[in-house]
Amino acid sequence: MKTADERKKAILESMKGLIVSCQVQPEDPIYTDNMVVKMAEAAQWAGAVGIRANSPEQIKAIKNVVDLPLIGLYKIKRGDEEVFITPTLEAAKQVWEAGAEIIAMDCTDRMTKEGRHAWELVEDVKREIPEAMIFADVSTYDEAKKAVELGVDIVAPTLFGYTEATKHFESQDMRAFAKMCRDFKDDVYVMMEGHINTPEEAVKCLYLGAHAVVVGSAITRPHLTAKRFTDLISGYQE
Ligand SMILES: CC(=O)N[C@H](C=O)[C@@H](O)[C@H](O)[C@H](O)COP(=O)(O)O
Repeated sequence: MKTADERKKAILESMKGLIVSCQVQPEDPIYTDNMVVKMAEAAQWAGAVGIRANSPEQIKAIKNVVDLPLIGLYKIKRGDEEVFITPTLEAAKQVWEAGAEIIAMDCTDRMTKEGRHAWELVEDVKREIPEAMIFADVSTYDEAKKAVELGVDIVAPTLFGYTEATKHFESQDMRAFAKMCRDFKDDVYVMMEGHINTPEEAVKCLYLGAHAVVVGSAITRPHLTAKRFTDLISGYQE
């Protein structure tokens, strides 16, 4: 019989390679009921080692069909609050109950509606759902360091480019990422997530020390891929 820690380690070790983020919102032009399930099936067909998915409903739908470790999150927009990736303990519980092995949450330094730093939720989740693994979505090296100190299982610069301090960037800071890999890889699984658009960029992240690379838009948001083409082509025509 494996201990809980051995079970966690076995799952994390199996997640070496490509993880596909399969998310769709009602306002997306590709939205249909089972779209995320098809995306996840396609990812599994292609050899992905894990899935990242949003909302209890979509997590359950994918888990019924695809047998891969799942990083779950619950995007909840609360007024003008900046923190929206699994912002509360209740949201984390729902992600866990839906079947995700790993709970992704905002681990930035930003303040939540409750007047706490986003990363303060980590301790609550570890205490209330000790069987779950935690995927810390951060935006800077310092936030990654904090997440490691809090004892998360995975850290990734998912929110680089999405916070006030980093909103001017449209691509990852590979130098900061290399430093994260170097300094934290003995204590945590460092993954890359956000703005990875090509297989070559993904391989570069692995070369720098990433355990896995999570890719979303480039694979599962064809409307955004089409837009990258039309933006550039219309710019050229003008
Ligand atoms: C900032 C935010 O809300 N990120 C979300 C997190 O789950 C997703 O919308 C992204 O698609 C995911 O992080 C993968 O990134 P990219 O789509 O760039 O490959």
